[in-house]
Amino acid sequence: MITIDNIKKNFGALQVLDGISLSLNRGHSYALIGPNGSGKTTIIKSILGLVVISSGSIHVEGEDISRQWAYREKIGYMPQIGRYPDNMKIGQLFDMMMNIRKNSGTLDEELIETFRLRDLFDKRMHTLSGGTRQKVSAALAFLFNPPILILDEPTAGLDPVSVEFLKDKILKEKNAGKLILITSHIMSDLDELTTDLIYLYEGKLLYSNPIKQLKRETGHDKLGKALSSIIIQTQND
Ligand SMILES: Nc1ncnc2c1ncn2[C@@H]1O[C@H](COP(=O)(O)OP(=O)(O)OP(=O)(O)O)[C@@H](O)[C@H]1O
Repeated sequence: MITIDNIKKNFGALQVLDGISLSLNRGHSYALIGPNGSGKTTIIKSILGLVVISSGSIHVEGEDISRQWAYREKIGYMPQIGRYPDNMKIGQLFDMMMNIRKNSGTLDEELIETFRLRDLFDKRMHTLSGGTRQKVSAALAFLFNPPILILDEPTAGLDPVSVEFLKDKILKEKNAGKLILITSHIMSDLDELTTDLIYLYEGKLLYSNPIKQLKRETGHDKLGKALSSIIIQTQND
């Protein structure tokens, strides 16, 4: 459903992505992991067309995304830090998004309800706490029921109860057959939410396999332990 073929990206002299190829499919949820600066957000932004790749290609549902925009309706994106017009009220933001996306079929307002965002519709974006801003970003990502969800550090900054709500929602959508790509540094969250691991290191793909296979190969039952074991092994190769 998303095919990434040998993509490279450099910012000036800095090679940030160095020949990444991946095939991402529906019904799977992928943990995109790697040290700070390894290129995770750059891959996500390349899929979204927010970063223009230097070479290679990306296809979403068979369509080459270069110079295309319509495909983005198929993707719900929750950014690491959501940036919204400061003076806009939460309610106005949702209205605006619904107006822009008039013909997008059934809305999924479950997170608006679970996070009780309707009670906050009159609050202006610049007055929101970091966690509330995250809830708005999450609710927007799921709102148009997209077949693909890309979530950049989705649980960061959320209170423990909201984290559980969001994790339940992610699992529900995965089980409904959606394609989910998640970056996070919280291994226990990824262990619960994801089926496949993509490990990046300095812009290169070091490991990409089902998590079950990783656990079998390493003999560890926890993702964090299994991952460190594979990293040590790869560094020794
Ligand atoms: N617009 C830009 N201009 C120049 N360099 C950039 C730009 N965007 C990202 N970089 C650099 O690209 C590298 C990869 O950044 P990226 O944000 O993709 O990493 P990441 O794996 O998501 O990191 P983190 O875990 O810290 O979020 C970093 O060295 C970063 O400084």
